[in-house]
Amino acid sequence: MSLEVISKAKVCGGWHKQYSHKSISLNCDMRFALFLPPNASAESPVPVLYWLSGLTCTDENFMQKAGAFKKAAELGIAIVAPDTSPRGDDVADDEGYDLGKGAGFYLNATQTPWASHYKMYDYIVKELPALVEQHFPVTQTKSISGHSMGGHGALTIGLKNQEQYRSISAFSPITNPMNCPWGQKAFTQYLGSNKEFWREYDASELLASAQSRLPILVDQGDADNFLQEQLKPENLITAAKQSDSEIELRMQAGYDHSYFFIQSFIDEHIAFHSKYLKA
Ligand SMILES: N[C@@H](CCC(=O)N[C@@H](CS)C(=O)NCC(=O)O)C(=O)O
Repeated sequence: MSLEVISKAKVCGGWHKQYSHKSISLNCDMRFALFLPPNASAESPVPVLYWLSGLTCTDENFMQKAGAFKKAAELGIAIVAPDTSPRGDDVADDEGYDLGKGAGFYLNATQTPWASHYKMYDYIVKELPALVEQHFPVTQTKSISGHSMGGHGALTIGLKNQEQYRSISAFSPITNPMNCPWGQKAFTQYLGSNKEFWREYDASELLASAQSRLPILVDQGDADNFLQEQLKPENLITAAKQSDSEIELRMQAGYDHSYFFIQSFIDEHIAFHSKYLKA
């Protein structure tokens, strides 16, 4: 599958580049962004951290606001940031910021009008890594992280594909979408009203029913406006206890839901993943 370069800029000795390509799983043109550290070459390919962004985001928010490149360059880790939904004029959308474009929820939709394009789960798990591994000097060793809706994506995709990733981390994740307004709205639309089909995309349900072999790090700001109603990290901790899984939740005093929070702790997340990517 071919890639078209949209932009490129040298940063921290490495390169930030944006690409577009035809996605088979999503049935539309997609964009993603890539950071390649300075040491990446065909002779010494590097491991990859996949970053999944939250509601309303594109491939750009993390790359422009998180300040992740210095640490990733130092530790020799590539970062891939996909878009958050299928895109294009013939892709179904909704007026709300929390459904449709910019709100793909990293699942495979089964319901009309979403099912023809909204297959973000397949895109992130299979198509995108295959494309990245075909075109760039990277190894197949990968970890996954994300924010809010993307934290939900990182946790669910990581937990369901434990052989594919070395470690999982999340900032302010939606931990129990079956029990919060964002998740209930999206799952009803994308998956239908039968809640049995919701469980496989709910991190707390997944973690309660099967032990995680992967290390998991979660950072959550205690001044986050969405904490009580939407994010509910305590539900993830209860689930981890049920399956005897290890998870580190760090409540960070005074931080909100924004990229200022992510920027403050992203170095620690990259160092956390580096330990396992290089083990
Ligand atoms: N109140 C926000 C909710 C969306 C939001 O907070 N999005 C977070 C992820 S859940 C984000 O990363 N926004 C983009 C940014 O800060 O760059 C809105 O209406 O746009």
